[in-house]
Amino acid sequence: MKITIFGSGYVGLVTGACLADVGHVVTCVDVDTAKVERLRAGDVMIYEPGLTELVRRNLNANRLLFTADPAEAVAAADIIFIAVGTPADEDGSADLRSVLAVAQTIGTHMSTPKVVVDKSTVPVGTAERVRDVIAERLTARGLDIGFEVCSNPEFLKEGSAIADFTRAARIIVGTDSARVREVMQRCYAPYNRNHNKIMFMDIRSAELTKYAANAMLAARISFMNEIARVAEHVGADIEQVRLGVGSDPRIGFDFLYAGAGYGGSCFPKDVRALAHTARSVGHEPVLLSAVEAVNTAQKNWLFDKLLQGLGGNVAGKTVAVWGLAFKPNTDDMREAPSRVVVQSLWNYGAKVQAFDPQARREAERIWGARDDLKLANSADEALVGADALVICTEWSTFRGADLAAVKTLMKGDLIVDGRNLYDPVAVSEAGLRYLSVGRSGT
Ligand SMILES: NC(=O)C1=CN([C@@H]2O[C@H](COP(=O)(O)OP(=O)(O)OC[C@H]3O[C@@H](n4cnc5c(N)ncnc54)[C@H](O)[C@@H]3O)[C@@H](O)[C@H]2O)C=CC1
Ligand SMILES: O=C(O)[C@H]1O[C@H](OP(=O)(O)OP(=O)(O)OC[C@H]2O[C@@H](n3ccc(=O)[nH]c3=O)[C@H](O)[C@@H]2O)[C@H](O)[C@@H](O)[C@@H]1O
Repeated sequence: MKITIFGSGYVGLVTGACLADVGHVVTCVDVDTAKVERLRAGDVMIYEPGLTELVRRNLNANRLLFTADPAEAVAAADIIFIAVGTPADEDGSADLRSVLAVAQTIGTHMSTPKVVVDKSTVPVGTAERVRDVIAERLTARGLDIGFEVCSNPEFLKEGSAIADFTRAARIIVGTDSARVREVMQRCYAPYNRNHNKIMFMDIRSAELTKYAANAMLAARISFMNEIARVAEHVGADIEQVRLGVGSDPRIGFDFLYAGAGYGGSCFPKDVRALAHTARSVGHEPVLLSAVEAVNTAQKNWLFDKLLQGLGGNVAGKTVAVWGLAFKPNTDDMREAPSRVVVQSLWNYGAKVQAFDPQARREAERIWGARDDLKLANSADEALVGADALVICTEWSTFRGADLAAVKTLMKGDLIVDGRNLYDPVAVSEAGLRYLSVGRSGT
């Protein structure tokens, strides 16, 4: 099939490369001309395991094309995916400007029937708005072309995006059209062979499912972060509690890790956008508000622990930060807990020596050059002369750290661990003080 995808970010690029890899001819359209040029040369700017190889393989096979010119890409396509960003607007609602701009573009260039697919995470009712915008453009051009809009939300995670896409637990398609069902079946057929993963439902339910899934996962994390606070005060260990709770098959082990709070480009904005939707229909989203409040408090908690561990004053101190990305295996720092910690350290007059295996370039882009920031080339280099170490991301390289060497490199003796990477006894045996999450002894 001929597929066009608007937006070559995490979702658009992964979707495009994976669909090309199973034989579709995919054209990716992006407004960022520099990005298009680099992608044409096989240069994938984001760090996503396996993506560069996948993109290059399909570029070489002429099944994956990149362009900034939408006219031909729209004209040639059977299916047009919209996979542009939907960031949070000031009031927490999803900013749909890019999605509706793509709808305008599609309406401007469409001359034969198409299936338009909303893959961006969008509030309930957006498919109807996209349909209206396209229809208005067609009417203005004096055309009456049959086209349909469906919802196909994406559930991939950064860091394991290709595996999540190719081995998705489910593929949700919101539509009320038999033709769309048939087209989407053909589109996903190569990924739907072993058992039927496609779940058809009405459009509004599909749109809401995406937000409900993200909010449910965020709620589990905030719940465990809240229990971690209680654990600290009552002399319990959140890691033991996690195992005990998760072993109930009705609960399961996934997304039960207490830590530094959830970050990334999706959970924070999607919880806010769903709360906004609830308010817009007159329902006060009590639970969603609590999920966000606990998360904000958790991100600040890491700095509070550090302040407490350093005797209430960090001014003039040097703090090593391990991990800047919002989670391992990505260079993405959007809403990362590290950003709250680092900003607080600067606000209170400390210097930061940070190391992240992948996010250095992103950190340079966000923070620029500053006297109170050193971006180290290794985990060890970040430690040299530091009064304390704060761990914000659970990169596997940090798990195996030689704690005795950590002690030697640092000037101080404090580790504040936002990801519970170490056995408190081992840290203490290395002569270090240890503050971690939800473990009363630390
Ligand atoms: N990042 C993730 O892991 C996931 C994201 N999502 C959702 O997918 C959507 C896209 O997210 P990301 O890929 O992370 O965004 P992103 O910000 O990485 O990429 C969006 C791309 O769209 C391009 N763009 C903006 N306006 C355009 C236009 N009018 N025409 C063509 N291209 C345009 C931008 O230049 C950018 O390259 C969002 O709604 C997000 O919530 C859903 C599941 C997972
Ligand atoms: O809509 C989206 O964009 C995506 O959002 C999340 O994916 P992602 O943000 O890439 O990353 P996650 O692995 O879900 O982690 C999100 C945050 O939660 C934190 N987290 C995760 C799990 C856990 O047990 N505890 C915890 O604190 C992570 O450290 C990270 O900061 C969802 O997992 C995807 O299914 C969804 O498609």
